[in-house]
Amino acid sequence: MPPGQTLATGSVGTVETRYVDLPEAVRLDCGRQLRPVRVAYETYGTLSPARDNVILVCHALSGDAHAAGFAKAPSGSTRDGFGAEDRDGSAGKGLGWWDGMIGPGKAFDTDRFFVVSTNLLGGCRGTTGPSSVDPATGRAYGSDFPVVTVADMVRTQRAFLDVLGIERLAAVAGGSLGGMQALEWAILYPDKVGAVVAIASTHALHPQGLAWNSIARDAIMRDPAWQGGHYHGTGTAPGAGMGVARMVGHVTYLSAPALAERFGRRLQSADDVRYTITEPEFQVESYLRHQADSFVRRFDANTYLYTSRALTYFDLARQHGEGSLGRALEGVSARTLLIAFSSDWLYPPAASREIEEALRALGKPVECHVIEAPYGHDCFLLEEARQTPIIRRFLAEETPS
Ligand SMILES: CC(=O)SCCNC(=O)CCNC(=O)[C@H](O)C(C)(C)COP(=O)(O)OP(=O)(O)OC[C@H]1O[C@@H](n2cnc3c(N)ncnc32)[C@H](O)[C@@H]1OP(=O)(O)O
Ligand SMILES: N[C@@H](CCO)C(=O)O
Repeated sequence: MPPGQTLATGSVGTVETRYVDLPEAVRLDCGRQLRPVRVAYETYGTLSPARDNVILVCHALSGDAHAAGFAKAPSGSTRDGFGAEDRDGSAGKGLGWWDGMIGPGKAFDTDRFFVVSTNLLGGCRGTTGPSSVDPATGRAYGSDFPVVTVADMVRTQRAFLDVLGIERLAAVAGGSLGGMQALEWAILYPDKVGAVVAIASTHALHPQGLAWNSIARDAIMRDPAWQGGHYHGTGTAPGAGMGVARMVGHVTYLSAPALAERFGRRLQSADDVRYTITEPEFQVESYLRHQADSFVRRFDANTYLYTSRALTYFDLARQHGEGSLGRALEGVSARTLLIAFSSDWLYPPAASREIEEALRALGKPVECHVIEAPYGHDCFLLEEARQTPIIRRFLAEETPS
């Protein structure tokens, strides 16, 4: 734990990311198979003797397996090492990205549940992804990595849980892309999931969301340092494009009122305007550059491309329902909890309501809560106190032995 920090009440304490190598190839939607596949994971709490108290937590675009507690820095860890960085990537703080939600007495209560968190397929934090070595060439896959889908991520999680000897999940939960994975679980493995908690998520990203993701990916691919996706080992990486991608992405995770309240039109310098086109003149510009710089230090550009592509392909109606969301959800047997935030225009409450209505029309158990909060999409990371009672009450119905 870093000097000067103490464990918060309800913390899972110091944790370490571990790794599992899957025994078999993962079959992908694109028709290719991936082997070998390594999965990075962390666990919190205690597995019940009946192995029936497992909650799988799935992360969003830029998360990793380190969801809770303080990371135990592996000796000799590098920037690309795993678990040594905190929720925003600043080495040394080491707090998991959903620490406010996972722990004793928290939303995902580790006094009751055994919480498992994995880095998703295609990731850059320990699970096999485009920066992993391609056994066919001995070099990083780069853009030769197969295009993966949310369903591929879920199949990988299923295979990983088989290795751990976990057959059924009491619940699967996540925000944003993590919520997509949770919903996909309920469809792919209906008899293996007791409950779904999908927060700030959707059944299919709307066209404006597709557009912003497209701009972000283009920013990376148009950076000459991207080199067609084969920049690993060249000593350079598309940091400029990644920075722009993150700035674009980060604005979509916020709301106009949140930006107005936090930064207004305030200048970064205490003095008057400096008549510059290159320097961040406004506080909001400086903030975005800071977010870009932190992100470039902690994340792989190709993982951004593949993950963004996966979340844009995600469309439950197209994948499973021949265009009908209701048909796609017909086989779901899990109880479903949907949480959305009033200011989230990227994953708007309307999308959660559509899922709710489709499940309700099918007679499936579902509840949907829209929390009035101003911070936009990232509310699922910030509004822990308001999500906690809803989730705890919902999960109280799961009765592991
Ligand atoms: C989702 C998953 O599954 S995991 C991934 C989750 N993590 C991320 O997305 C990381 C990046 N995102 C963020 O930081 C998100 O805003 C949140 C929601 C996670 C955190 O929000 P907050 O705690 O409100 O952080 P905030 O957005 O205010 O950013 C604070 C940072 O901006 C910096 N900052 C604030 N104002 C300025 C400014 N005018 N100029 C420069 N930097 C600034 C702060 O110094 C701070 O820096 P630090 O993080 O290096 O300490
Ligand atoms: N801030 C989150 C939002 C994506 O949904 C992330 O970077 O993963």
